[in-house]
Amino acid sequence: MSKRPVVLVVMDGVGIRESDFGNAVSNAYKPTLDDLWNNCPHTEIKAHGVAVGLPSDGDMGNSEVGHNALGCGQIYSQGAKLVNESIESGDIFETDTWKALVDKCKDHGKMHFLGLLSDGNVHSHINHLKALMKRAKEDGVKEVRLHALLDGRDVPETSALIYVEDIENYMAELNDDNFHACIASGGGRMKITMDRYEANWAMVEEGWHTHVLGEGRSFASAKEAIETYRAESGVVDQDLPAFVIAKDGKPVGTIEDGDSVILFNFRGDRAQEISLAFDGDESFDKFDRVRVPDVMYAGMLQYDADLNIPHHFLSYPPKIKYTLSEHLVKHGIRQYAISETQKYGHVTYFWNGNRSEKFDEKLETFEEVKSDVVPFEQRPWMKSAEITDKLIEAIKSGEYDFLRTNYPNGDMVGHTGNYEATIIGVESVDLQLARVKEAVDAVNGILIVTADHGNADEMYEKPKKEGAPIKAKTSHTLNKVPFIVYGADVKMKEGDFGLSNVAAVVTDLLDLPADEHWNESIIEK
Ligand SMILES: O=C(O)[C@H](O)COP(=O)(O)O
Ligand SMILES: [Mn+2]
Ligand SMILES: [Mn+2]
Repeated sequence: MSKRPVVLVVMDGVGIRESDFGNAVSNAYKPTLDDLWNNCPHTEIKAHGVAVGLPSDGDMGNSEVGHNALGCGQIYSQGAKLVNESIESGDIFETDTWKALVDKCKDHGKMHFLGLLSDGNVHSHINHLKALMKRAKEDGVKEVRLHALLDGRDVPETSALIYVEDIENYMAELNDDNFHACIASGGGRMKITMDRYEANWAMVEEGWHTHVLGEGRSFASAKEAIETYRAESGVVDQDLPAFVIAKDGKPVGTIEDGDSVILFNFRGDRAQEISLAFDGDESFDKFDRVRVPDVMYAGMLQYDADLNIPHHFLSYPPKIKYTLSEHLVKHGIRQYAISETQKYGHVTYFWNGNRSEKFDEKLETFEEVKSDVVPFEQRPWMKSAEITDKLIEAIKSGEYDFLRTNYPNGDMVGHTGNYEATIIGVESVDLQLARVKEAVDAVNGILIVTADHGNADEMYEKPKKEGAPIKAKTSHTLNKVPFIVYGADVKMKEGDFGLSNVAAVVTDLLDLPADEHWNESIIEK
């Protein structure tokens, strides 16, 4: 076995784009990354579309599918695609879960749909919601309520009204004497309900008060709420405050005993906490739920199979097998994974095929640096220095053969749409890369630098017509990402590679055989 430790750095959201216009990667001062790129074996690899198991090449990459591909060396059909297929074939409606959801609420209750209202296809898709609503009506459900989380993060930053109008028109077409669907509550996805990795449970608590208890500022319509908040605060969709729709002073859709609730998001990270709140018994202690209705709750997907979250779900996630971590464990490789809260689950849960548990307690160490709860454009360096302190300690300890980390800055700051701050985010990562490189040198190790998808590389939306005002772009990109190997005399193969070709590079560099199920390595030694 190799005595040389391998360190893999994921620069979240740092893609490669030729144009410098609004490119917070090319315009950042990043001497270390430039030096690595110019002087080490490198290539560009695919991080979006079918190369990561998404329905089409029009789908941008994201952290879930990107880390899944990196961590398992294969391409699996992902949630977005599996749910499409199961709706198209009708299989989803043949499940016991769907039947139980309908039975629970059909006669005296309501069916509630909670989730991200957009066509971003990262956490959800509005077409899935429409299909479920339509079928609910066909199966005899009479009352439907939508709790709409506003996006602006996987889609243009002020596009909420497009989706609200679309779904309201759709519901109006369905509504008749025996069926009634309408929006009951909502709010910006970064304000309520969709927290991840326990960074800020208060968001979920506010979501509970909004959707379940119907408490909060009320409006006559979602449109009125959105327009009022925009005029008052100027914030973009993802940050819009919570709203409750009320008629004659009464919320139109609190969640009550005898109702059914479907979380129509298919991606797990931001779906777990609210699922725990619905599924949890009396021992649930993350916040005071005040009232816990007797509902049938189900997720669009099973979000964590190990932890059984949620208890009921409509589709199975891809069964990701033969992961790099499991393979390395079999070979006795000691592994270390670190990031800050916002991306901690990316290098553990997503990396290991949406599994939170370790394969081997002794061989694997997971470390989390607590993220600040602040708007990240105010602290674009985030916890990059603290992550690096710990990573360097781990590298130098000699206790690990394979170490991995994720620096969130290019992505988390990129999502704010703030170009200047994102440049600082990318520069912060570069500063830390220099420190990691030095530590790798000190132990005669090997460094791999890559990314999971683009974001910071494109900070402005393409103007619709010439001379139109420039708008911030908050979402990911379709661009390729860098792949660099430092400290090893290797050659990059010619070919069309993607994130699923990286696992085999890691085993190559550790002088281990690759798993036979993986896609081929990018390097020749
Ligand atoms: O959840 C988010 O923050 C965005 O929808 C996607 O970003 P990520 O895939 O980089 O986490
Ligand atoms: Mn990411
Ligand atoms: Mn992102």
